[in-house]
Amino acid sequence: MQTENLGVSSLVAVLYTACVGTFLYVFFKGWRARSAFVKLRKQGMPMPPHSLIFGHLLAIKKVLDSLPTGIHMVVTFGSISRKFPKSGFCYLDLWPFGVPFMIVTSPTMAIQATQQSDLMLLRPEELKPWFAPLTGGESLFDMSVEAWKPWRAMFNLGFSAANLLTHVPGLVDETLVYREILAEHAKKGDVFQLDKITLRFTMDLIGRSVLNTRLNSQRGWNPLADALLSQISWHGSNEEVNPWQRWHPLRPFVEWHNSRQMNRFIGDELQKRWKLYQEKNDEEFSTSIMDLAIRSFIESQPSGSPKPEKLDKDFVKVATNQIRLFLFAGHDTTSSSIVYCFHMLARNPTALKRIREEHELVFGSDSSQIPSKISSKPHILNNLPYTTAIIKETMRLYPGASGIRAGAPGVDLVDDDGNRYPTEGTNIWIIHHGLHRNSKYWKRADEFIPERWLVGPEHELYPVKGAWRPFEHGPRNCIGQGLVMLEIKTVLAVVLATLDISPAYEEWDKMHPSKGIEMVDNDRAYQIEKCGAHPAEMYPCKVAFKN
Ligand code: HEM
Repeated sequence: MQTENLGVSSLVAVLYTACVGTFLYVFFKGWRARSAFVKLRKQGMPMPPHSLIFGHLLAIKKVLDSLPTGIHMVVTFGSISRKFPKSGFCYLDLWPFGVPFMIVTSPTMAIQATQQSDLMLLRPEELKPWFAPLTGGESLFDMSVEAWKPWRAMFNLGFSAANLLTHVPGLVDETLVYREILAEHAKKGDVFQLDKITLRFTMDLIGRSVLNTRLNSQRGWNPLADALLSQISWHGSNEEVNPWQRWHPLRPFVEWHNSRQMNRFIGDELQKRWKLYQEKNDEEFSTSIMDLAIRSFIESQPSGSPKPEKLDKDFVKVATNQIRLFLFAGHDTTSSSIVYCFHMLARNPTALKRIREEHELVFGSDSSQIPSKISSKPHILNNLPYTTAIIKETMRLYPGASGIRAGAPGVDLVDDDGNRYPTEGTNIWIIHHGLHRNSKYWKRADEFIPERWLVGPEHELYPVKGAWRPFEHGPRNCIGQGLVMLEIKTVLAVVLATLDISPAYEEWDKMHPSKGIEMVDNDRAYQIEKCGAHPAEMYPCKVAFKN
């Protein structure tokens, strides 16, 4: 009996000590986080009103209350930062939901962080758990600088302008399937979510470039594409602040299953290509990401050593992570960029007319020849200045991603007036949405004006250097940007040749009535959280055959 009592009281003592310990730990962390901001505030650093208990959470809530539910964080944070036009950034205290942030919406500071300072290669450690379910482990996006360098150098070869042109015939094949699916909707005359079908299309596009294979996910189930899409739907960008999404009991099992499915598919493809290489010779190799990875494995073997019997297990693991990263990064933002191009053209009939005139001028009056002309002479895509201007202006207003760097001791960012701001202990989030709509650097910032990309430096609309950065700049910029431009130009030329796409939010909202705010900057297609930034409701639309 006495021993039993002793057992219970020691358990109570352990629990008590654990509770007090946890409380003290949390209190200490919170106190440290808040006092760092109190110090910054006393120094007059730019930030919204700060609360000792809530940090900046109340200031964020106030902005969120003025925006629709589900709005993307970049819109919320960008609009907070733009309230500090003099510095072009502000500090945000997000504890306990995140580390301190410097929210940058000025090109001056973005250039320093990504192109000029010691920070330019540094991505925050916090990205690792965010990317892990998508990539399966360390990849180009979040690996250490030493590990990143050789992989990036090797993949850069695959993304050279000349190599990318070799992918174009494959892109045209996939675009024709996409156009067929859109034409089926035109025949039905129904309202459907364009972004949903475009995500499967861009998955097939990136499958061609990464794996040199047809995933056919536009027309049916594909183990790799569907596992990745499911992984993304369980992931969500705001999981860090949404406990239900983060701690859902089923989530670990679904993620484990999806991961296994993706790894098995990629592993089989790697082995197939490896076998082919062994049987034939390296002329069999394409310029796909996967073949480049296998080549790098071969070249990494010590010279004179016998040909390896099989692919090394550690190599397969990292190569699989890299391929998963390319599939994710290569389809998500490309889809929303394509959809927003169609949105901008539907809202700007003059631009639509002008882009079609350019296509006629370059490809000739028989629009049925456009796909074969692009396939046979891919470099023709380099002769489309107005189409390029449409894409750039769309990406200015609706950038799909943003840039992020880790701050470091002794590294300051300097604003336009020469004031210095410490980065130590913060993550620097360069919000492209806010930067691209910052009226200090852009004339008529909220208007869609493709012509700004066609005027000379003497013109008031001529863009300020470094103010357009949807792919970021510097050594860790987006490796896929050249591919994206080729893809979107192809899509616009092929689809606009026969079809008109227009938003159908009115019909959609009648079918799915909801309460609350539904417009941002006079636009129903505002950007929402879906891993990347996607159009609200996945862009309900209608398609019609062109007259
Ligand atoms: C519209 C489409 C796209 C947008 C807006 C976009 C944007 C970005 C941005 C903003 C970054 C971060 C750069 C930085 O922090 O400095 C990035 C990185 C990256 N992107 Fe893209 N991207 C797009 C498409 C693609 C495609 C098609 C691929 C693959 C083929 C790709 C692969 C990557 C990779 C691998 C990185 C990490 C690069 C590194 O750290 O070395 N992206 N992208």
